[in-house]
Amino acid sequence: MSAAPFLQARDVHAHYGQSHILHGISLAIAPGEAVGLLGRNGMGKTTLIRTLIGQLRASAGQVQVAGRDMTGQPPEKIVRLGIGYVPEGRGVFPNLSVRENLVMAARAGTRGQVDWTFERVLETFPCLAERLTNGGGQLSGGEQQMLAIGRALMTNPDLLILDEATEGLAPLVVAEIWRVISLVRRTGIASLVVDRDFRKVLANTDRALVLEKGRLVLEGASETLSADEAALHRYLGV
Ligand SMILES: Nc1ncnc2c1ncn2[C@@H]1O[C@H](COP(=O)(O)OP(=O)(O)OP(=O)(O)O)[C@@H](O)[C@H]1O
Repeated sequence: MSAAPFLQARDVHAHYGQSHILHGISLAIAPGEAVGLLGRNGMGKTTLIRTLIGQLRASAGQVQVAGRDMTGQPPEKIVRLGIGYVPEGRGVFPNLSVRENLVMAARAGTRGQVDWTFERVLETFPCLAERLTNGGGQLSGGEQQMLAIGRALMTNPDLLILDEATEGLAPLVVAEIWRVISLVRRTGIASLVVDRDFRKVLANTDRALVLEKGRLVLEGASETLSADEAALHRYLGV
């Protein structure tokens, strides 16, 4: 990897109470790199993301963002360094309108970039433009997901983290979300993508990491992994 990583984890461990969930994870995401995070249910993908952004305190190890040691820092400080996070189960304000949800998220990126404006988000998600005055809670599941991604883009992130962004959505909406993931990738924003549809993840990322029981068991170019039927079968059960 040539560029200094935007995000780096070194030997990260995490616990929920007495349960030891992450067992020494090391990873790096370069600026602009699209990375897939794969693994069967319960293997620790969400826990890893929560630990990277400080929602869960690492019990050991180090997390660096934009060259700074952010281990033990609160999530709001970590995401301010340029991370747009779309959690599993979305994360929109149900009592605020679509417009308010988007506008309140707006800020320039860490390098002063304002590539993602309100107008551009509406161009990207035309369905939101038709619902500006609706409350976030009145939207369909797919629209809420688009709003959540739109909110993350309004922060002009250097890294976009999507945890199960397509879960439970109708096929047309799922296709729409993958279209946006692919578009965001082409704009040079780095991404960390978790999704059940590992074929789509591999098709839309440069590199993928596979978690098993809180350990990284496989890592490689997404293209190479997608042809490795034996590994896919072993780690993803397909
Ligand atoms: N809040 C919590 N308290 C206790 N244990 C938890 C908590 N959240 C998750 N776990 C446990 O931690 C392990 C990893 O869960 P995690 O949600 O990170 O997995 P995942 O790979 O994201 O899977 P999924 O796709 O099912 O969300 C699982 O055994 C899960 O039961």
